Amino acid sequence: MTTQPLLTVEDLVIDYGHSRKKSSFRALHGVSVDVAAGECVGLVGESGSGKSTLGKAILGLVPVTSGRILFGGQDITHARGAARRRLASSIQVVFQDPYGSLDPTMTVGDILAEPLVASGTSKREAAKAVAEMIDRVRLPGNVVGRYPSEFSGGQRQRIAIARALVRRPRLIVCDEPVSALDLTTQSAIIDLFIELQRDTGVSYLFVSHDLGVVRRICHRVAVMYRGEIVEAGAGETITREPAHPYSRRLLMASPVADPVEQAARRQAWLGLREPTAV
Ligand SMILES: Nc1ncnc2c1ncn2[C@@H]1O[C@H](COP(=O)(O)OP(=O)(O)OP(=O)(O)O)[C@@H](O)[C@H]1O
Repeated sequence: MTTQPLLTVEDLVIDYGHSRKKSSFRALHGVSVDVAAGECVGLVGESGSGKSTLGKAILGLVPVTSGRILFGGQDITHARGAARRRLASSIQVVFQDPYGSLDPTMTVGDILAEPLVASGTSKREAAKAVAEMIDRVRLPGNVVGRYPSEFSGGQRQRIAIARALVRRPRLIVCDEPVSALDLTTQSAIIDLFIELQRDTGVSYLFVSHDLGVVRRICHRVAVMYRGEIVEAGAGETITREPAHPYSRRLLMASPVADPVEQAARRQAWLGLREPTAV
């Protein structure tokens, strides 16, 4: 891991609606966070805390009111048009909904090859890259000629991850990528994210409302509450011994498989004693 951040978000403010109108709503109140090359940084917080808004701002999907976003040292805060299209090979996204995020009219092979062919790769080279990527996300080779509707949620999320990775990005914004999946499938997809990061060195900004999920995958975690980062630090520390009262509430609300840990958390939640690291 290098010390130079790949992504730097500085004092970011996002208003929805026109800022001069009273009806505008401030979704982010000066958020700062960075992600190093090869690092996974988790963004956790309850619904409405601003996690997706931050992800969308990095992807150029919402206008920035003030603050800066730097990628590889370059200011991309207001990158639009051709400049934004060039960034698509470096910054990709995996969304929560594996059902809505894949074009149902295209075969899996075309879904994966399209961004490569559109950026000038020959069809032959694209087909080779697609086959390699399908193998990497552990799908059988015959998926190329089939349609998204023929696959389960977990398989579709593997296809979405392959589509994000096929252009060899340096950063993937993962917006609740396992929230729609059952626990076993969630676990398998998290394993896949970890393996892909180890093999390719890609960075993740990993949005989740679940501390248990980010504990498994994130090196560092930032906790968001009402449009602000209230606490940030090493994943292990934040997810086991959070300092901010809101982070503690989030930890108590996070389901755990181990009944002993669950009971310890419940006692701590009731104010009987401090949570113990299990
Ligand atoms: N297009 C929009 N116009 C106006 N307000 C919006 C818009 N998108 C989001 N918001 C508001 O901004 C706040 C932050 O929303 P955001 O989706 O970023 O939260 P989140 O933490 O990702 O929530 P969730 O986990 O439910 O996706 C919320 O109060 C939301 O209602």
